[in-house]
Amino acid sequence: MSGSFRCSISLSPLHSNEFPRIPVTKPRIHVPVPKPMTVALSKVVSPLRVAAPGVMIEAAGLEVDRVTEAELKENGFRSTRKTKIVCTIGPRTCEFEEIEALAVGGMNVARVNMCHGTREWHRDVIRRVRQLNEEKGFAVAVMMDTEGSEIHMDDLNDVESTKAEDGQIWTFTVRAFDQPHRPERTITVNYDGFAEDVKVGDELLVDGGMVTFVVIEKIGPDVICRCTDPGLLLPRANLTFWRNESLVRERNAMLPTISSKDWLDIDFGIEEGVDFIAVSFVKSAEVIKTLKSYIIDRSPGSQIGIIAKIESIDSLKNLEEIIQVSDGTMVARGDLGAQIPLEQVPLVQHEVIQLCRQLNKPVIVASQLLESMIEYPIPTRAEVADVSEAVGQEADALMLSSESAMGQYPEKALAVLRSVSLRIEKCRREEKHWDVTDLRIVSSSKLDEISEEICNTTSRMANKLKADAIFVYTKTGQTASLLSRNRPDCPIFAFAPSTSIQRCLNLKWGLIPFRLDFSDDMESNLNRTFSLLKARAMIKSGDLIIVVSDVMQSIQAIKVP
Ligand SMILES: Nc1ncnc2c1ncn2[C@@H]1O[C@H](COP(=O)(O)OP(=O)(O)OP(=O)(O)O)[C@@H](O)[C@H]1O
Ligand SMILES: CC(=O)C(=O)O
Ligand SMILES: [K+]
Ligand SMILES: [Mg+2]
Repeated sequence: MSGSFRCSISLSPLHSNEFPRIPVTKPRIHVPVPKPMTVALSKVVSPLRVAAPGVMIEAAGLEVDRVTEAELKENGFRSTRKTKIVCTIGPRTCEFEEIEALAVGGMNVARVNMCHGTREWHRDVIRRVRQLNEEKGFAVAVMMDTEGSEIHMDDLNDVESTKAEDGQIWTFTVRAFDQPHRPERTITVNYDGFAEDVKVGDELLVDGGMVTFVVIEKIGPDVICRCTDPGLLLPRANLTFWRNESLVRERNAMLPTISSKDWLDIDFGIEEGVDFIAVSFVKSAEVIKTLKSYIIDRSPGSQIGIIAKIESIDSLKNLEEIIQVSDGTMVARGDLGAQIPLEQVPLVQHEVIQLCRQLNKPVIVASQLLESMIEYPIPTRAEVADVSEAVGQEADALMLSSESAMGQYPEKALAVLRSVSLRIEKCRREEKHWDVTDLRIVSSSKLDEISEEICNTTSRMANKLKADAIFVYTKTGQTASLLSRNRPDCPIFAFAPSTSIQRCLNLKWGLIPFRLDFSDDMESNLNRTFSLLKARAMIKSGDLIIVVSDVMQSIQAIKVP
């Protein structure tokens, strides 16, 4: 940078020599500074703490996920992974050391699926993640995924799976059995109206066609079926039924999105302080609004993010409103592929990713990304191509399901997501010719719109100047999120005052969330951040940083002295 950019901001005496500030574009846009922070950020600065030999996790109130920190140092700013990774925790990965291995491998969010396991099991997992964060310096967020009330089979009691052979006769029933007395080839279905909704001649698809039956007779609560496409029946597998090649949406379409069991699970999630609740089989925006008010009632000030899972045919009719009111979206391709023709799933994925980007909501691409790695140590070429596609579409996050929950190679699967992300992101940076003007304005007030424009300009500037990082000081995470939406080439260091916002930001593309108490005085915030980051060797002299904040509507470009 040329010396002609030298700025005239006076620095605190302590730091004036240490940090000669260079180029500043401040304030390009003069607007009344929004209300100063009223929250007293006077939390006692925690002393330096060492968790494990040589692992410094917290220095003078600055906290960052230690794996992200290591990745930054190892790969350099630019080549740090931007795409986030969600891992489903299951029987294969529920012990402390197994969760730790995933965190070390780069898991940003741990997902627990309330379809499976007991609340005690989930409680243990959630607490282990928290313990890991506290003791070992990770910032892994927790996502609880609801069961939803779509139709599914029971948990097959104590068997892991059962095979249905071609031509075999099976009974699907709404009767409940005491374990030892369940007749052979009988499956209990969770939905009471099932036997009334189906008709003789309907096709019954298990998990979107992994096994198919045809209904041959109905006897009271029992639906007698013949297997037409044999395969393995897995516990709690989803059931859909089809008539004249269309999905049957009868009274089953009226089932509530959030069942009474889900409400209990949600209470449990709130109590355990999960960071996200993913709502299965969302049909409309209403249910998300209801859940949000419920959470505010139950836990005022809660930061829980609501993720709408796009996995039903009904959600597609109300896509934009659903995304608009949610805090994020998941393209849940597993169940989605059971409700719409498979060839439409990639189109929906593309549409949802685009829409989320426009509406400034994070989006997760889920299910079967590396399905073959449940059994094999390497993925198929097609799976790598699928992951590449999702990364190339700049989804915020990728999700592992069975691969991490019950597969044989969870850490290897995670490593594949990591390396494919890095490779494709590099490729995108080299070829990208985008402009932020392609993005819609999402702000509802003029003041917010100015912030939004500042974020757009910041990202453009960071790319043009080949900045090493963007720093954003954010109380709510909103400014950080607006920057992430632009998908700039450099990482975005987001400094947030609370651990919960820090964890929520962990789902967003390119954001490196730090927990840091900061004040209204940007000068001192910067000086402090620089010295803290320098002390940890996370930035070095000569790095070009573009700085924005919620506190002050300005952009500064600063070369680290
Ligand atoms: N807590 C758990 N206990 C036992 N098995 C689990 C658990 N979590 C996941 N699994 C197993 O891993 C598989 C994949 O997990 P995942 O949560 O992605 O299930 P899914 O059925 O695809 O998702 P969803 O039910 O949300 O559509 C499950 O089908 C189940 O066999
Ligand atoms: C993740 C999920 O719920 C699905 O793919 O169906
Ligand atoms: K679920
Ligand atoms: Mg699903």
